[in-house]
Amino acid sequence: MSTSESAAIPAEEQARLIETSKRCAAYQAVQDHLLPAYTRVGIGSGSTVVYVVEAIAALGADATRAMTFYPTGAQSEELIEAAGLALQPISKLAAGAQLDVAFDGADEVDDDLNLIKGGGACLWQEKIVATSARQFVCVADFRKQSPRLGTSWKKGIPIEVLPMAAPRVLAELQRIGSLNPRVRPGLPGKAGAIVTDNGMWIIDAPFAPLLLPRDGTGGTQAGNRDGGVWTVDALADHLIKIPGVAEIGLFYGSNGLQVASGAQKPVAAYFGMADGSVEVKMGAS
Ligand SMILES: O=C(CO)[C@H](O)[C@H](O)COP(=O)(O)O
Repeated sequence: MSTSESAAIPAEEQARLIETSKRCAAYQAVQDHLLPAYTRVGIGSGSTVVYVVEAIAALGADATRAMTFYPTGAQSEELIEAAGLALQPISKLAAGAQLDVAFDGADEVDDDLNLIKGGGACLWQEKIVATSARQFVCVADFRKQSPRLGTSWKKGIPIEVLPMAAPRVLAELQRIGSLNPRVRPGLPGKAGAIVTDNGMWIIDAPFAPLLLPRDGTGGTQAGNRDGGVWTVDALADHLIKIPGVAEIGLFYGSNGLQVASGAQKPVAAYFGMADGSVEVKMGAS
């Protein structure tokens, strides 16, 4: 469904379609990627992951008894516990051990399965859990599909920062071409900035839609200071090195099936569509 088509649908019906599409994507992803033999499962954050946990719980206690679930923050901790599943912090995963699979949502997914994450301010733990998994699977609704990051998600790339460094990080973001980066405010009724599960702040840094490394720049900066545009990889590599930045909400890197920990991109992205179908996009191997 195009943006103009979806704009013609009454808001209530649109909200219902979006919820249905999230649920369909989540159930399909769980059916395809949660094998009965798995014992260690990462659970991400956000409203789509609610349906992932629902789908897992629906398998029944016999199917999940031997499984342990690793959260990406306070919200997913609560989800896991409320579903009666076994909870374990990622700090208890033995050194060198891997999760069998991790499921998480995204704010935007580009054609190469690079992601923007962190709309819910959980990006740091989300990246730790995703990169601890042999397979990271993304679940999302149709609004998240996009050719280039920054096309539909206009709020900016979420960046988790040490509060004392925020002014300097903001200045550097402006220098490298971010369009009005801002510290994310707290929820209504709470004065000051939002504070993450790790005691940090979030800066949202909008950039012009990012190029894919394969767009011909070889993964280098395409001259943003002269009005050019960043590639995903070049921007991510720059952002993560700014002093005071704890983690960035770009999940990026080389393509390929993840057979070892460390890859940030999903092996597959499941998109629930407005017509009730699910589109699956596989990472290139
Ligand atoms: O990155 C995230 C939280 O930090 C979420 O996965 C992302 O914001 C998507 O959330 P939702 O499923 O509610 O659209």
